[in-house]
Amino acid sequence: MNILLLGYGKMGKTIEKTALERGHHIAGRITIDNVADLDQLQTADVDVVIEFSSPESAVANLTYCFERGWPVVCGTTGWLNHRADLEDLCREKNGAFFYASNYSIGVNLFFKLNKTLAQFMRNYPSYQVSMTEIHHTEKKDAPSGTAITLAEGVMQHLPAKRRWVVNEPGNEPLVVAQDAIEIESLREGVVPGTHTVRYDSAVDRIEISHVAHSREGFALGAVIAAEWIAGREGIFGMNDLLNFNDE
Ligand SMILES: NC(=O)c1ccc[n+]([C@@H]2O[C@H](COP(=O)([O-])OP(=O)(O)OC[C@H]3O[C@@H](n4cnc5c(N)ncnc54)[C@H](O)[C@@H]3O)[C@@H](O)[C@H]2O)c1
Ligand SMILES: O=C(O)C1=N[C@H](C(=O)O)CCC1
Repeated sequence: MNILLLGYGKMGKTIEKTALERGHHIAGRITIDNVADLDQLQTADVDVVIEFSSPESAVANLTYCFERGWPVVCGTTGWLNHRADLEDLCREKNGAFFYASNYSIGVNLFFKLNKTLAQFMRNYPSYQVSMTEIHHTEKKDAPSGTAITLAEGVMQHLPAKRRWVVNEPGNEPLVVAQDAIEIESLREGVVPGTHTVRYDSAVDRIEISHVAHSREGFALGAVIAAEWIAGREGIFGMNDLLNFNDE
């Protein structure tokens, strides 16, 4: 397949390596410095776009791709307040859009485990749920998209929790209301991504964690999603790719 890398930073470069290993061709590498090159590409030169850029640029990038009729696999986080409008545009253009806050297969298994644990904890209100996410110091958004997906998974199964609150790097501890899930965001060194969900009671703690050792798991999932979306029309996510139900 001819893959256009829209965003060619830490993730774009890791995705390129995985895509080449799997026999794909790179149709272009777009950074903030050569966005104008997009207009030079012929529509037919691109089979699928893999978009990992920045929270500020994702909406314009996705809009551009839908207008060009290019299927898009997007991993950029921190723009989801515009998600409904972009999905409407994709449908209007009969396009194809795949989004995941985290493309790692392991994290998607962890999402399932998180929901199962929340189902168990529903009858044990003496346990207070909270989360910590740790990422490298270059990360622009907090909390991570993955932590938001985890919080949504908890809220789906613990009706007492209706929202999440973020404690951003460097802040004092928060006083967290009973209906809220605290997400502590830490930024340290070059950490690719660590997520922990914990349930604390007065006497003990239950904790589950996912630790990414590198970006390769995210990249592999994104390339597999690009292979999967080819020839499809509609809005998709990892549950479709992995044949997971949404429970
Ligand atoms: N979903 C996942 O599995 C997953 C995994 C890792 C990272 N991410 C997300 O992917 C995004 C990128 O992460 P990264 O670590 O590669 O960041 P990075 O800062 O290393 O790279 C960002 C790239 O986007 C480019 N860019 C910025 N503005 C642009 C624009 N207007 N048009 C085109 N390109 C533009 C930059 O020039 C750079 O090449 C972040 O939002 C991050 O949270 C998602
Ligand atoms: O490095 C990042 O930035 C990551 N972003 C995603 C998120 O916000 O959840 C996935 C993990 C790595």
